[in-house]
Amino acid sequence: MDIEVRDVTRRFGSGGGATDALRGLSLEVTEPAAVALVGTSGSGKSTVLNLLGGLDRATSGSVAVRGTDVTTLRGRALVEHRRRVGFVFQAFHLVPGLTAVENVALPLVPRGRRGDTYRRADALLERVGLAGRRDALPGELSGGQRQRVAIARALVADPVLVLADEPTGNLDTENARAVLDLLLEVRAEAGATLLVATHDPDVAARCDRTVRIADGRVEDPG
Ligand SMILES: Nc1ncnc2c1ncn2[C@@H]1O[C@H](COP(=O)(O)OP(=O)(O)OP(=O)(O)O)[C@@H](O)[C@H]1O
Repeated sequence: MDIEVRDVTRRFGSGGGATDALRGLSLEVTEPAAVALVGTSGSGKSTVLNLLGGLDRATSGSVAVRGTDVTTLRGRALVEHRRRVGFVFQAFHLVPGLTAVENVALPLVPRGRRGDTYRRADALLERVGLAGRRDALPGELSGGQRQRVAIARALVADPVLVLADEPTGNLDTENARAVLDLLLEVRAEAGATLLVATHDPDVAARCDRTVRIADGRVEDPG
């Protein structure tokens, strides 16, 4: 089982001001696939991604990635889990003072030899068509190029899971299509599961499966 989310709730705040972002959400992905999470703004898509990536903790329920219950992880084990997950965000989230290759290598920095790390980062940059821009800073790249760097960074540490939150939201139609093509291709090559939160019906249509979230739960397809 790649992903098994069971009856998860996530409450932000407390008392009268509390918001229940997730209200008993369950989701299974049995084998590596590209899965679109769709639903209106505020339905809970980003919250699901954050829980799976170990960036946030469920209030109740269980969140398992390849058999590991993320909700019980603490300290070093949680850091290790985050390292097995690649993230791609709408706003790219590259480090502005680092070059493209340095940004891609970032998830590998705490381990491995420097030479190996950069060889791997360069190979990924080549894969996303940016070998020639390895020494460019994010500010010198277009939006589509920045998202390609972010995709390379998300894949550099051989993740089992790639989480993408509106990855094409800041791109024009042509760049959005090219970036999505690339994301789907590299996820298939890596044999990782991709979960992509999106408002774009074209993005959802290109995934293997669509999960619709409404009011913090998976909406019954029936
Ligand atoms: N840190 C937080 N503190 C308080 N409320 C939060 C927090 N994060 C999310 N929420 C609330 O939880 C609900 C779900 O938010 P979430 O960001 O998961 O929705 P979403 O489906 O990703 O929305 P969008 O499509 O606009 O990105 C919303 O009502 C939101 O306001």
